[in-house]
Amino acid sequence: RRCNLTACSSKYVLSALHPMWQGPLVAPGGNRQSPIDIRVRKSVFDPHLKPLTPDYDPGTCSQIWNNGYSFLVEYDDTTDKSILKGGPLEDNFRLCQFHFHWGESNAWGSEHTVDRRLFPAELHMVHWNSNKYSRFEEAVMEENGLAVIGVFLKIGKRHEGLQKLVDALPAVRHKDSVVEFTRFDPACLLPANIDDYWTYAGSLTTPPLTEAVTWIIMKQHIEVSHDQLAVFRSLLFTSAEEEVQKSMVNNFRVQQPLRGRTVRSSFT
Ligand SMILES: CCCCCOc1ccc(S(N)(=O)=O)cc1
Ligand SMILES: [Zn+2]
Repeated sequence: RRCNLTACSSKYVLSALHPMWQGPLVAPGGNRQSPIDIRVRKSVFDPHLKPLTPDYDPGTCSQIWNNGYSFLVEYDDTTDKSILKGGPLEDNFRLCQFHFHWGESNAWGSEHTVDRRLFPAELHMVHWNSNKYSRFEEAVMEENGLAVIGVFLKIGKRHEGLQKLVDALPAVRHKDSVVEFTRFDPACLLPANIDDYWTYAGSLTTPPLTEAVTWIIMKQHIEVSHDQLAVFRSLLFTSAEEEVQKSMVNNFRVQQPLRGRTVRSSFT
């Protein structure tokens, strides 16, 4: 899959393999890439980590967009109406979008793993530092620019809150399609317990792969039904014009070296 030039700056040498670019990657420094395998027994309990305090306003939800990589539920981030504070974060971070990564089968699909355990999918809630920067595009290039909450998905009972999103997906089947999507509370996708998490310094898992992310990975997963996840797989990487349609599956990056980083835990 050719990545478009805007996303793949020359700094990052990518070997583009269909459908997901994998392979060797040369990133300047490149010593804090994501995702990683979280070795539970190697994580270090940090008693100074505060509880996470997300405060989201469903009224800031605006649209769903198929960007040819995942589907993004986008939020109006022109004010501090939907924010994330606390946890490992010193500043105020604004929610700008959430998206998922998933596999073609329920056996794999997540980007992070826990002691090598794969999950069928992973939710990423993307926030940018509104104390230090004025826009997401600026924060994406800065060391302390982004905070992403990761939540693992398991196959089980139907997730009632997710269904509104699942019902909207056929409208964004093709790459570059957008549909209005309002009044969705992203907090409904968080697990019951958000006090137990791992946190580490990492990067975006897709181009531009910038090392700007404070990752906050929830210990507790959420459950979605087999049928709900199957609708994710009905999406396409390809636009309506392309002759050959490719199912949007396996849109995850392979794990990256830890390079001596410490993963902290908020729990013992
Ligand atoms: C300047 C435009 C940058 C667009 C890319 O934004 C991203 C890319 C990856 C992630 S992820 N999978 O690491 O959460 C979050 C946001
Ligand atoms: Zn992601």
